[in-house]
Amino acid sequence: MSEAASTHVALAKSTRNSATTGSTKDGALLPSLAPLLHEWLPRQRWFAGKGRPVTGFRLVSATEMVPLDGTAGPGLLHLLLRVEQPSRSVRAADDCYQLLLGVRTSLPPLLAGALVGRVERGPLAGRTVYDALHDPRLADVLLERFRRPGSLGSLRFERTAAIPAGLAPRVLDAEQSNSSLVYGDAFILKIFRRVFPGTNPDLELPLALGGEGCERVPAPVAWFEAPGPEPLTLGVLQPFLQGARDGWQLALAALAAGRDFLPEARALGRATAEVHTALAAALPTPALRGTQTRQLVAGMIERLEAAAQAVPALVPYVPGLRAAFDAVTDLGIRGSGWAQQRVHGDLHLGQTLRSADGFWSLIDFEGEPARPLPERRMPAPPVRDVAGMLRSFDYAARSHRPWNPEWAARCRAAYCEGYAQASGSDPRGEPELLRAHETDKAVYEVVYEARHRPDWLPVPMAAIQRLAQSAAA
Ligand SMILES: Nc1ncnc2c1ncn2[C@@H]1O[C@H](COP(=O)(O)OP(=O)(O)O)[C@@H](O)[C@H]1O
Ligand SMILES: O=P(O)(O)O[C@H]1O[C@H](CO)[C@@H](O[C@H]2O[C@H](CO)[C@@H](O)[C@H](O)[C@H]2O)[C@H](O)[C@H]1O
Repeated sequence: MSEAASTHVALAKSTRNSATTGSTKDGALLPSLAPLLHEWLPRQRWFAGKGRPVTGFRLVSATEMVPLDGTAGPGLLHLLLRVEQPSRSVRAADDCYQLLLGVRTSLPPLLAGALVGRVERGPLAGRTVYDALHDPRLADVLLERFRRPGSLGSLRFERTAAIPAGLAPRVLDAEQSNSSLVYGDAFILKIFRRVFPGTNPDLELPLALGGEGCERVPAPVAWFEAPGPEPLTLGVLQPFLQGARDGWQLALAALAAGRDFLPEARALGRATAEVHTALAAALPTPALRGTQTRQLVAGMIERLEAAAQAVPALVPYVPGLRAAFDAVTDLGIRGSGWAQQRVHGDLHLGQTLRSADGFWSLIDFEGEPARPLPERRMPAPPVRDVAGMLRSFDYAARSHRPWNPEWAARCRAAYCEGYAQASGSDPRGEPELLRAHETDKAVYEVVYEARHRPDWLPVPMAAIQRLAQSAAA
């Protein structure tokens, strides 16, 4: 999306309120909101730039979804905003975030928790701004937009099916990378917070799977985007699986009750294989041969080296871990290659839902949030997802006392059996590729935990020790 007409607001400690004002209405809006956003944004769970100061904002687009002058009740302002921060890498662009802001004269007590702040000057002076998703009236405005698709300002709304009116909205209370609203226990709307140019795989892949008749993934019924040569996917509405429980909770419950999780692991293997089969039918399946194998391995090595810099505890294991990657390069040169296809990209137990009738679904096809979007949309060997789930059984076993490694080993075997039954191909038949992907995933997890949940770091570190030894052996 072009930023030629964007408004820029620089923030510095002493001059936070002395922002440059633009001549347009939009130009005046951002400087008046900037001091509030500067305080509020870094506190949000979904803000990915924690730990780095926010130094400025650039307005990408502003759309008044409900007039802000109060004539139609609470106003609704949609913003796409680039957030300027000192970067970890010279190549990285500033992140673009999606905000939906409610505007009222005063905030009812029920919305107190959604407060962003009171505007001191500019076109909204004296008004209160808050996170609109928490306001049922404004959440209903969003639903109405999906019911009557089309363009509105910089936004375009699409739908594939009729959507009933008046479904009561509630914000999902989950530890999320994005924000979700549940409507009448019938639909769930995921609002992407950090947005990127290019269709989000969390829309692209469920749509493709729906087209193949695969029922393992709730098919999108509506979505909205900022159109352009590379559209920014902003939100997806899909059926809500009422009463479903996620695989992570179910695995922990089984561990706590001293039960195995084998029928579940087998069923999850089958569900994964069905999704892979449908994705391979719907989207390109380029083979992984010589040069591409070298590129795949080079990516793994690059991530390992970056991870070892970020988390020095990894350093002693680097040579052992590299052996797992080198084994893939050797086979790539000598062998006939491997199959590749679009995959989930961040599959773990928390991305699986079991309905009350025992049917397993997979959700959240965004891929690993830390990777650039073009990389997340690239085909990969399907064992990448298998490796993610194998790691997840290990995580579950390790998070329970006493540690029960056999529980995880049995789950891992049952999952691969289920996968083989449904696909005709046992992931354990490609041990080098599987180990390399498991290693790559464990390295990712080390960085993820060091950054987000340092208490959990011993879990992937234990796997790192095991993988480094077995690859070197
Ligand atoms: N179709 C659905 N039906 C029921 N619950 C869902 C559905 N999709 C997502 N959820 C719930 O919402 C949570 C967050 O969804 P997810 O897509 O993983 O969002 P995020 O990318 O923000 O982590 C999931 O853990 C799950 O509990
Ligand atoms: O669900 P997200 O897309 O936000 O995924 C991220 O967070 C996950 C944790 O919530 C993280 O998963 C890791 O911890 C899980 C247990 O909490 C475990 O089941 C996974 O196997 C493990 O990778 C995921 O890596 C991260 O991308």
